[in-house]
Amino acid sequence: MALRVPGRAGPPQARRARRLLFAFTLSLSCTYLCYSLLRCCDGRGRGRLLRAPRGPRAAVPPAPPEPRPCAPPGPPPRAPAPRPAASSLSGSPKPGTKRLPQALIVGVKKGGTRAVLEFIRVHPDVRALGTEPHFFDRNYGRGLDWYRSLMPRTLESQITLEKTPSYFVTQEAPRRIFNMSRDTKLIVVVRNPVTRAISDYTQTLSKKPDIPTFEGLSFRNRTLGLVDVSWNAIRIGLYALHLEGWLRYFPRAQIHFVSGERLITDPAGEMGRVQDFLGIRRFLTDKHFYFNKTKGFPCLRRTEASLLPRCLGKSKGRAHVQIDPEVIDQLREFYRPHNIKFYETVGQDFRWE
Ligand SMILES: Nc1ncnc2c1ncn2[C@@H]1O[C@H](COP(=O)(O)OS(=O)(=O)O)[C@@H](OP(=O)(O)O)[C@H]1O
Repeated sequence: MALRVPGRAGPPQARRARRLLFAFTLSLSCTYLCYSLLRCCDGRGRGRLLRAPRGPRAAVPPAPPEPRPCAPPGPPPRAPAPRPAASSLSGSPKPGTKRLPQALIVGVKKGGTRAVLEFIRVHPDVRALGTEPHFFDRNYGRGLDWYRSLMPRTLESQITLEKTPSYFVTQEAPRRIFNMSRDTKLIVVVRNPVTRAISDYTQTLSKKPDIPTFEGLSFRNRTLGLVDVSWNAIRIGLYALHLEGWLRYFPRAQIHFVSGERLITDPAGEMGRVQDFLGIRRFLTDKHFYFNKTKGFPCLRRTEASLLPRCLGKSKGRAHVQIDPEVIDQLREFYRPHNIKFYETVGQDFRWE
């Protein structure tokens, strides 16, 4: 026996009439909904849909007034999310964000800092500023926002890096860098201080040919063996002294020392240690380097398969001014105790004697 559910069924005419009424109500609701939507998105939205894009160079017409918001009354909308990146000329957003550097090559002048920067920036996880911003010595007054604005855009996984070799001998630099971030990783490329001084002098001489001789500038009294430590070319080489200032702010493990000498004889080995220090995979290998016998320095293959290795410019690896060997010996003697102290502090023998 079949049971009838009250109200759910009836004579066939009544059921048809109910279906018709339902269909009519439904179509009426849809029509109203479409009408509301069209009104709501009138103006800019409709214009954008109808007008075909004219390409990147087309002049953009002034935007018509904003349409009335469609949202029902309620709590105010949340602030828009920060813009991911500025738009490029083509209108597509550039990937990444400008960030303050997480790592810095802080010195030393003429140590081989350009080589380290150019080598490490081949790594896909590193983006580096090509020029020296001199923020922590000359431009500190411009503020961190200015400094950040100079940086290349990086993805979350990439490290931002810059190099300014004068930071290592700038008294305020350790404190200023610490105040930016106590986690900043510091790289110092060091080189035999006597060769470094001659390299420094050679560079100055190429710009100012009238300066006194290297010997004349190095000593206050050569016969007495009194070295002039107020001359910058000599002073920069007192590595142990400058390092003291850095160790007041940063633990030893947060400073990595690159041997300027090994950087020339074994660039892949030195760069391997730099990559380990930065906590990035060993992407740069010996396949990235080609020793150019004419230049006397390793040159870089941007990709392992690249047939055209690129050498650094003419100002890197230039012939040094001839210096009296006796002067060189005197300077070696002068630096010896300083070097030994430096080796002890760093826990590494750079074999400059
Ligand atoms: N691969 C390669 N090619 C060329 N030059 C190399 C390389 N690796 C290290 N070097 C040494 O780098 C020295 C210049 O050091 P910096 O780049 O620190 O100089 S600077 O402070 O930025 O002016 C530069 O010093 P000089 O030889 O006195 O010119 C080089 O000895």
